[in-house]
Amino acid sequence: MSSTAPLIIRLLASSVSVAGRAGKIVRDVMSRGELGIVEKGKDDYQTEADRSAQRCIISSLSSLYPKVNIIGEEGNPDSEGEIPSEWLQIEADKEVMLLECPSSLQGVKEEDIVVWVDPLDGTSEYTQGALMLKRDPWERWKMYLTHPLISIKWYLSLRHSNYGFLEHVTVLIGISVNEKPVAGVIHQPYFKTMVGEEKQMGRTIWGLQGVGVGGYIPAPPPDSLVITTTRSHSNPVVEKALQVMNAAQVLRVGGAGYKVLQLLEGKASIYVFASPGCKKWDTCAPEAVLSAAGGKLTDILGDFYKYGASVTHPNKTGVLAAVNDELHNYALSRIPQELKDKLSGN
Ligand SMILES: Nc1ncnc2c1ncn2[C@@H]1O[C@H](COP(=O)(O)O)[C@@H](OP(=O)(O)O)[C@H]1O
Ligand SMILES: [Mg+2]
Ligand SMILES: [Mg+2]
Ligand SMILES: [Mg+2]
Repeated sequence: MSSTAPLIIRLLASSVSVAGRAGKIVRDVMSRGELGIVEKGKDDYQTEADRSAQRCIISSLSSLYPKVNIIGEEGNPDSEGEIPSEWLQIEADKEVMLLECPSSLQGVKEEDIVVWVDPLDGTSEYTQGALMLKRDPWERWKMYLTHPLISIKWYLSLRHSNYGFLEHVTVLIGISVNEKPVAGVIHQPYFKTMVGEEKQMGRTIWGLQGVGVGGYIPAPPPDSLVITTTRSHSNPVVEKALQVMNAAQVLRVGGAGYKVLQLLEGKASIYVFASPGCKKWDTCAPEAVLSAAGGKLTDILGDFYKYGASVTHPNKTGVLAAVNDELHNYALSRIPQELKDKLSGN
């Protein structure tokens, strides 16, 4: 790796590369079929893929950037000993290494940076996708019996040929400097592309403040108002905030990363989630990528979150994101004061 490139460029290039490696771990755990689901709290689960992908990301980045503060969703993996050597990713992405660093980020030091890692965003969709991949009905039933996330009603309506939910899964690495997300990576391990005759799995989207975005084809927002929101963490307040938007369509999908991808690719124009459920690792990378593409991500009061090392993890006042300022202003103006007061605890 060229040591002459500015730190932010090197760190983003390493993050692009390690996110791809983590995505392979996510697919490998799924292929082995032993998800090792652990319940962390209500509607809050962790699998072997979340744990292993986080260890890969944090060990790799901290070996290269020892003074950068790295905070991951799944706690501190150092306590779990050495990682397999093939998980250590020290190569940086060659194309990102060629980017020109904006002057405002040239002097950034390791001590100024906090990296927020969500090793697997959309864990609900990942585990439900696992069930769909089981083609043998007896195997599927056995997995269902040990599966804490799925109701019998949902199970009976299952179309096991549907691969869909796995596309919602992303690996998120957000880079913040002086509390602000300035660069981010959204890797999608189950995105399929054909390279000639060959199927290729996974793609990596990146964004850098003052430079732009890469890894996907940007598209303008849909003509009518399409909102994207949670499919697995709704409640009456979340629904109220959707009703007031007067949308032509509401898409219910998993993961903060995937919802922001829908904004970037012109499938939706606003992301609304009036709930304290998302955490800093869910929004740091998506906010960085979206803002580098000209969009905006705030809480439902219209205030930006801060991403310094000492902030509390929950995004208590929800998420409101849009492809541009105009749509963000529109969404903000529709949220009733009563709902804003409810989330901010007034
Ligand atoms: N009520 C809640 N409890 C726990 N986590 C929640 C939550 N609401 C949202 N989240 C987290 O926010 C992310 C996006 O949620 P959603 O898919 O519902 O939009 C998910 O990240 P993870 O899958 O990384 O845990 C999810 O766990
Ligand atoms: Mg989680
Ligand atoms: Mg998440
Ligand atoms: Mg996660």
